[in-house]
Amino acid sequence: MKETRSRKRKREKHGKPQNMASASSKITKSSSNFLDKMRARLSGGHFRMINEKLYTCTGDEALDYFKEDPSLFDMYHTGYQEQMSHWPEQPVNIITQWLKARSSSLVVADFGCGDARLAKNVKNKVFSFDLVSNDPSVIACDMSNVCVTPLDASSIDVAVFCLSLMGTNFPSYLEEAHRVLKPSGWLLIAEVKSRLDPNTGGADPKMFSKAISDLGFTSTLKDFSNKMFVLLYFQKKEKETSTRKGIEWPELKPCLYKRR
Ligand SMILES: C[S@@+](CC[C@H](N)C(=O)[O-])C[C@H]1O[C@@H](n2cnc3c(N)ncnc32)[C@H](O)[C@@H]1O
Repeated sequence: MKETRSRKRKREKHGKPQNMASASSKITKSSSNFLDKMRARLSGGHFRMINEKLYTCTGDEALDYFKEDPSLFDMYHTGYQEQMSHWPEQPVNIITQWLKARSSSLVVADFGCGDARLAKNVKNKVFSFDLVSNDPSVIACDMSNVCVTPLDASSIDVAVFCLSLMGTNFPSYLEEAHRVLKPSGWLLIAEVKSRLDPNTGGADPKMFSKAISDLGFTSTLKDFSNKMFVLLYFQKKEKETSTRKGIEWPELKPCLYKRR
């Protein structure tokens, strides 16, 4: 119901609120807004802390970290999805499209699968690996540990690393991919652009690509067109050429997210 002018004047003269119910509902709303903001800030802070930890430790340290408190994994992924919602395009969708354009008989290993979105969106057989398994389809392991990743040598057609080369020992993840891939099998890497952009303190993408080639791959695609991530695709060489020892891997800097 609309308030008449004279009533409004009277109310204002006596300094009374329009009605107590709506005033208290405004207070409740603004305090719950405040609490929501505080919660979001807190969980954003937790996300950034866990994210930094994952980029500055080895895979087995990260595994222990989540084993001690598996709830940190959900906290990380809630924050990660929030960050991703600001990206115009998600690399996992591009990789999904790549797979959909090929035979669904290709067997895939998704290293650092997160919520296993890739497996959920293609018909292929996908082995999904991550440090914690919140889904029966996800195998919990440190993907650098060849004894734990339950895949035979030369058994996989496509190995995917979508923003998952996080640990300081990331070369060992790629070595594991090399082991499990069939000759001519595909290695698909999506990585945060700033990590491979020398203009922003990132690694030289040529050096990164060269190290992967030295491991026993041929580069087939380098796509720097997206603002947020780069795509680097390779195929495993038919013949074993790598000695692994002399490979010069560049350092990949952590991708630290800013407070929004
Ligand atoms: C940035 S998220 C990306 C998730 C997913 N690939 C996507 O594109 O949505 C990276 C994932 O890699 C996982 N990860 C990092 N290091 C790992 C390791 N050593 N072994 C297994 N998973 C790892 C993290 O737990 C995290 O879920």
